[in-house]
This record gives sequence, C-alpha cells and structure tokens, in this order.
Amino acid sequence: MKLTRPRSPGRRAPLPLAVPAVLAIAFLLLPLVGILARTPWSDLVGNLTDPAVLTALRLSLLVSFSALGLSLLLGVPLAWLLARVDFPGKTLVRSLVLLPMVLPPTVGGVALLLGFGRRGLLGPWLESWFGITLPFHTSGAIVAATFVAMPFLVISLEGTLAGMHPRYEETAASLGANPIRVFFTVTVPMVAPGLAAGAALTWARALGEFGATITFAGNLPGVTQTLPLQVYLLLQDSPEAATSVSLLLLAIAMAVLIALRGRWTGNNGRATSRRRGSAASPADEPATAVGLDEVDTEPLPAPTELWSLHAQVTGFNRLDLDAAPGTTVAVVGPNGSGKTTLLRALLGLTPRSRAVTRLGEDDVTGLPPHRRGVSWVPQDGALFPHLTALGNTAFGPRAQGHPRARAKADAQQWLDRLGVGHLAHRKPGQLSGGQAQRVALARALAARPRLLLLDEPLAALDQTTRAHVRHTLRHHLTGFGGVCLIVTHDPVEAVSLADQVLVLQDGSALQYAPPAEITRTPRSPWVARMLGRNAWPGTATADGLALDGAHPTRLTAAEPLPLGTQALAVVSPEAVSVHREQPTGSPRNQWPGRIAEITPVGSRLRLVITSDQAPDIVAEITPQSAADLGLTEGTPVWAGIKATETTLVPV
Ligand SMILES: Nc1ncnc2c1ncn2[C@@H]1O[C@H](COP(=O)(O)OP(=O)(O)OP(=O)(O)O)[C@@H](O)[C@H]1O
Repeated sequence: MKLTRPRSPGRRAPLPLAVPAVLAIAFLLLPLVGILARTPWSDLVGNLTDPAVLTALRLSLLVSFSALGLSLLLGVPLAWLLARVDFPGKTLVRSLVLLPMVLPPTVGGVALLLGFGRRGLLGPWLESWFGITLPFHTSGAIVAATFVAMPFLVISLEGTLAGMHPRYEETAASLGANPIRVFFTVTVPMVAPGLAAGAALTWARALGEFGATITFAGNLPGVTQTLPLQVYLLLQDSPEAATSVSLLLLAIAMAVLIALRGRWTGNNGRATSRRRGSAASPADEPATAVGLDEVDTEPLPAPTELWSLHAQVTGFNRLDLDAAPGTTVAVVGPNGSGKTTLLRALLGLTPRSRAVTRLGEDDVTGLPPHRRGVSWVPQDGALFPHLTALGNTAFGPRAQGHPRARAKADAQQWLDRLGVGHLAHRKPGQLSGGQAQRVALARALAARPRLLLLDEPLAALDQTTRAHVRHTLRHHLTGFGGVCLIVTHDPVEAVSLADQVLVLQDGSALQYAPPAEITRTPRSPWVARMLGRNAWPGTATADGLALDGAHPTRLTAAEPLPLGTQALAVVSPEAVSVHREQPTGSPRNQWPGRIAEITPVGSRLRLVITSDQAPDIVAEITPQSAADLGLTEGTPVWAGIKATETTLVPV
C-alpha cells in the first residue's frame, strides 16, 4: 500500500508569495533548460572526446582535487580553531575566510597577483628561494581555485564542529586519548557528514573556478586552461562545443548537489546520539526491568589496585576532599552550587577551579586530562555515536596503547559484567537509556581509572529503569578500587548509592558525612528538603528553638541546645501527626493550617500544610488515614509534632 504524507492544514502557500516563488524557480531553471535544449546531442560524444576538451578535463580534475587537498590541509585546522578556540580577532578572521565567497573572482585574481605574483609581496621570495612561479603555471591555477573554494569547507566544517558538544572529546580525553587521537578518532568521524558536505562543495567550486584563475594563472592550454576557461574560449569559435562542455560541468554540479541532499542546509542527520530511552529498530528489546536484571549475573573481580583520593580545591570550589579506596561519594547541592565545576576541576578541564589532586600516592595535578586516570561519565553518557558498544568500550584500552584484539576482548568482558555483552555490536542510537548508561559505565571502567566521576548517571532514565540501573550501579561500584564521585539531585540515589555525601553550597563543602548522618542531621534546609524532611532554621531557646522568619513560633524539643545557638529543627514527615480538630494532650508543638498539596510518595501520601503560625510543614500519612480524615486540598487541619521527634542540629 502506498503511504502518502498527510497534508498539514494551513500549509497552503498564499498567492502573493507563491507567484514570485514560482517565478524565481523559472528564473533559475530557464538557463539550465536552455543548455539542455541547445545541446547538440548527436555531436555530444565527439565534442566531449575532443583532445583539447580531454586535456582541459584532466587539468580541471587535477586542479580541483589539488585545491580540495590543500583546502583540507589548511581549512580543517582553521575551522577547528574558529569553532573551538577563543582568540582575539576571531570575528575578523571569520570575515577574512568569508571574503573570497563575496569578492568578485577577478578581484580575487588581482589580489593573488599582488600577493603571490612575480611582482607581488611574496612572489619574488617564492621564486628565489623555491624556484616557484605561480602565474602561468598549473600550481597558480590550484592556488586560485583554493582561494575561492576553501571558504566553503571552513564555513561548513566550523558549523558542524560548533554543533558538536565538546563533552564527547572531553570524555575521550578522560578515557586516556591524547588530543591527536581524540581529533582523529572522535572529532573527525563525528563531523564526517559536515566535512564531506564541505569537501564536496569545495571541490565543485574549485572545478567551476574561472575568474581568479584566468586573472592570476592565465589561460594556457594544457597548463592552466581548465574546463570553465575552455568553455569561455569555445563560445567564441564553436558555441555548440561550448554547450556540450557546459552540460558536462552542469551534470557534475548537479551530481554533487544530489549527493549532498540538504547537508549544506544542516538537515544532514548529524552524527549525534539519539535521545535516550527510545529504541531504534523493532529488534530492540525494551529496557524493561526484567530484561535488565536477568542478564546481570556476571560476578565482579575483586579490585586489584586501590586508589584513595585527596583533593584540595581552590577557585570557585573551595574544599578539601579525602576518601578511602572504594568509597562512593554522592555530590549534592542546589543548582549552581559547583558540582559539575568540581568534577571538571578534578579532570583538569576547567580553569574556574583548580584541584591539587592525589590519587593513591601519585600527584596528578600537573597532568593533562588524558594522563590523569580519571574517567568521566557525563550526564547523557556521551557514547561516541559512530562506534558500537564494543568500540566505545574498547576506546579506553586502545587509547592506552593495548593491541586491538586485547582491547576488544577486555571491552567484551566489561560489557558482559555489566549485563550488556549481547548488545556489543549495537551503535548507541540503537540502545535504550538504561542500556546506554551501562555501556557508558563499562566504557569508563574498562579504561581502568583511578577516580571515577559520574554526572547524574541516572537522570535520563524513567523511575522503573532508574531503580534497576541504580541497583546494578551499586553492585558494580563495589568492585571498583578507586573513589567514585556521583553528582545527583536524587535523594534516594544519594542515600542508597553513596558511602559519603558531600553537600556543596556556593562552591564550598557544607557537610561531608555518611548518608545516615546527613539524613539524621542535615546542615542546611536545602539538604533536609532534598531528603524529604522538615528543616526550620532558628535560634536555640531554653526548651527548643525560636524559628526565624515571619512566624513567631517557638518549637519545643526534647534535647535543647545551649541558649542562642543557631540551629535547624529537623522533623521527619512521618513524625508529623495530622488532625481535623485541635489535638488534646501529647504533641507539644501544634499549629492550625490548611492542606496545600497532596502527592503520593510510594505507598503513602505526602501533605504540605501551610499555616499562619508556622513555616510550611511536610507530613506523610497513609491513604487510609487521609480517607478517614476526609483530607483534600484546602481542608483545615491541625499539625502536631512531639518534642521527642524534633532534632536540633547546630549550623
Ligand atoms: N564556563 C563558565 N563560565 C562562567 N561561569 C560558569 C561556567 N560554568 C558554570 N558557571 C557558573 O558556576 C557556577 C557553578 O556551576 P556548576 O555547573 O558547577 O553548578 P552545578 O552545581 O553543577 O549546577 P546544576 O545542578 O545546575 O548542574 C554557576 O553559578 C554557574 O553559573
């Protein structure tokens, strides 16, 4: 059955736009139709196989491919520089690159004469030092073609490079690849579509070059007379032959455009990884919890090497961090508190924070990222889209100099351990979110790091998958002999994965303690709220806390602090009792309020109670109690907290 694309409503072109648009098409088409209409088809073969035409064709191919080669040699580094490095005068350099595209080619030719001609600025030097004379020489035609064509390569590639997120290259460096290796094994393959598009356009432009060539290199048959120059000559003596050669050039130009198909305009399906969580082919298995756990049976080897972490961080982050081998540290903190900056400082990737870092006995502070032994898994995994899961995982061992076969065997082992060995041949775009996370972790571990940095490893996963991948992660981190830092916004992740929790605020460590201690005595309202607890700041009184803020409330606690101590009153939501009437008796702290929100949390309901007399109170009750009390949003209630359930934490 033939499927037709449904017409979207309201897409009909308005007449005032449609008419000039059709005229524009006719305007572009008519000259081309003219060539087709006037081509002497019977003499076509004869015209195109004329020795002079063949010589010009050969020369054109030589010149255009040489110009392409020269453009690649010079233009690729230039595009990289423009896309990746900030330097003074960058805008000027970019304008300079664009100039030959807008300059009349004959003016370009004159400029080349004045630069490289016999009497130009550089010409005499070229002649006396290297014996090179560009004008009236094939090399001159190549220079002219390069001058006008190279901008196409630079502009196209710069756009592609700018669209490629640097985290791929940074991840590659963290796996041990030096900058040259990163460029050739990650950057170039990932920008290949843009590079190919730019190269094809550059070649086509060089093939069609006329004005700069005739002005700078002259029109010498067999030396500088390329096809376009020959068309110009033929037009005077033999217009029919000129039409035939024009047709040939037209066919070549059309072939290039058809091969590019929209890549020039950016619809090139750039080599970026697909969104996580969506399977690519019907053969893809869904990332079901069952699927994930069933394959997760491979036992882990005991860590063979142990690496502690000692870091003194200055700059935006100001903290000292010490962790024993095998410790998993959850890094938590509000947005902008410096979690990612801390990770990047440990990788040596940011000047915003500097980390004096010791891993085991080795000081890695002065080492470039690829020699630190610090593996980084960025938020989306940043799997290289052009490599299979196996290729991705073998990347680290290969970068560290292991032979291909051994690197692959090693990679397969790691994939097996993480339960994704059967997906080794898949490209990242064909993996589900959970599978991709496991491959990213396998890749990081296969690089045998001394410090592992995971930036929100589970953020992109849905709740069910997250629970299972978390379980796997915990399992696999037990076999890791270095320190692992996990940035997370998820309290469950922090508490269940980590041995220590590092709480950051404005770049500094607010608290660094085991999860149980953080849960029991959070040192900031933010952490308490993140962990789902009530935390109200205030000043210690004789029997509790005078709460800060607009509420004149005093809170009674069973174990008061010395008078005047600044402290947080921490109360777990389960300890808040909710009543429809003012409770008599037990709770020492009780306030009237209203239910502002009801949200399910697992098998319980979380209530937010607002009150004129106290800060917002979070309570957790069973759905049965909520039903018995007839609670809905807006219901007036009384909240009660026993003095024994109130912990005071000095801040
Ligand atoms: N390249 C940069 N140049 C200048 N400031 C930056 C740069 N990168 C981050 N910042 C700033 O540094 C601070 C810390 O940023 P960072 O990304 O480390 O925070 P974060 O804790 O990871 O935040 P989030 O939870 O939102 O990811 C923020 O105020 C941010 O705006």
